[in-house]
Amino acid sequence: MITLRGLTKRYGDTLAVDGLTLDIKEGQVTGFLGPNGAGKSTTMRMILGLDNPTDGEALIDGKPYSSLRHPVREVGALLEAKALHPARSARNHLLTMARSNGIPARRVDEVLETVGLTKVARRRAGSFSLGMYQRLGVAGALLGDPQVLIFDEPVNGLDPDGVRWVRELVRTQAAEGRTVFLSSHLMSEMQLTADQLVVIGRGKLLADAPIAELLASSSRAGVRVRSPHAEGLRALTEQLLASEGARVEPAGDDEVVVSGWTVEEVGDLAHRLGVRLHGLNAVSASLEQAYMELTAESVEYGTARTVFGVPAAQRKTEA
Ligand SMILES: Nc1ncnc2c1ncn2[C@@H]1O[C@H](COP(=O)(O)OP(=O)(O)OP(=O)(O)O)[C@@H](O)[C@H]1O
Repeated sequence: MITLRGLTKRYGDTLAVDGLTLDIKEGQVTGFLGPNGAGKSTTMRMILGLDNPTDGEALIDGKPYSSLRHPVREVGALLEAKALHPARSARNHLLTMARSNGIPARRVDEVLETVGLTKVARRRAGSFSLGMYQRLGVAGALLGDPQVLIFDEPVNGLDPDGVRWVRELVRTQAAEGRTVFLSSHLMSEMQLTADQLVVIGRGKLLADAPIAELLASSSRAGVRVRSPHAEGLRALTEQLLASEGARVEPAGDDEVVVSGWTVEEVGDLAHRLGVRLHGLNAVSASLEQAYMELTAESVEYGTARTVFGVPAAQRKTEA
């Protein structure tokens, strides 16, 4: 498990990470999302002891990274895939890592096999494509068979096969009981890969919730209403807009999408107003829609209106 308690990082005037408190649990894949510059890499770097927090702490199984006895055997990380010696072969790179961490050489061949690099293991890493670098980075993370895995944009530069391979790999690792924490900008991929989502914006926690809950909350908020009766649809729209919590978006000549009300509530209102309907159904949001909503609110209004799983104490308003 990874534990963040009031984790904060300030670079001069920039508050890169602002009081993050959360647990990233074992046995599941936790996706880490946020707009560019939200503080994801900085958070990961602090967990890995590559940056010191200005305040708060990041713990791996209860200990700061700096006090882990065998870091590579406790936490595996993929941050900058290209951060290795270009003249060295993939195998030698992993062998060097293995030797300095007391890991047997046969484990190197095992992880090369796992990531599909056995055939090119003796080639200079400098000649590798970005996708091969990513695989080598993943091999390095797996080398010590750690319980905690941290991947920053692991599918960057991978072709669709590679993307699916990462998905299956991280799902297997989580199913074996490991803690997997990964960031990605590919929403559709995150929707397929993650169990839990942590979303940050401007360094602050916006959501920490199971992906299913996040999607269900969004889909409950969307009801598509179709009516052949323009006057009636207009009356329904006006009534909804005058009501608490409803938002209405036009979706064509004879259709609107209502957020904030359930199908039953909208259906009952239409019935009371005598509006003939040809369609009334819940629209499920994609992760992309849910994410855009969540982060747009943090950017536009300074504070998230819909906050999933974030304790009230953390819901600070931005200055
Ligand atoms: N070494 C540094 N010195 C100064 N500012 C920094 C440093 N590292 C990060 N920042 C700033 O901290 C903020 C968070 O950056 P970070 O790279 O953690 O975001 P991110 O969510 O990983 O972004 P991206 O999705 O673009 O990778 C940004 O405003 C960034 O400019």
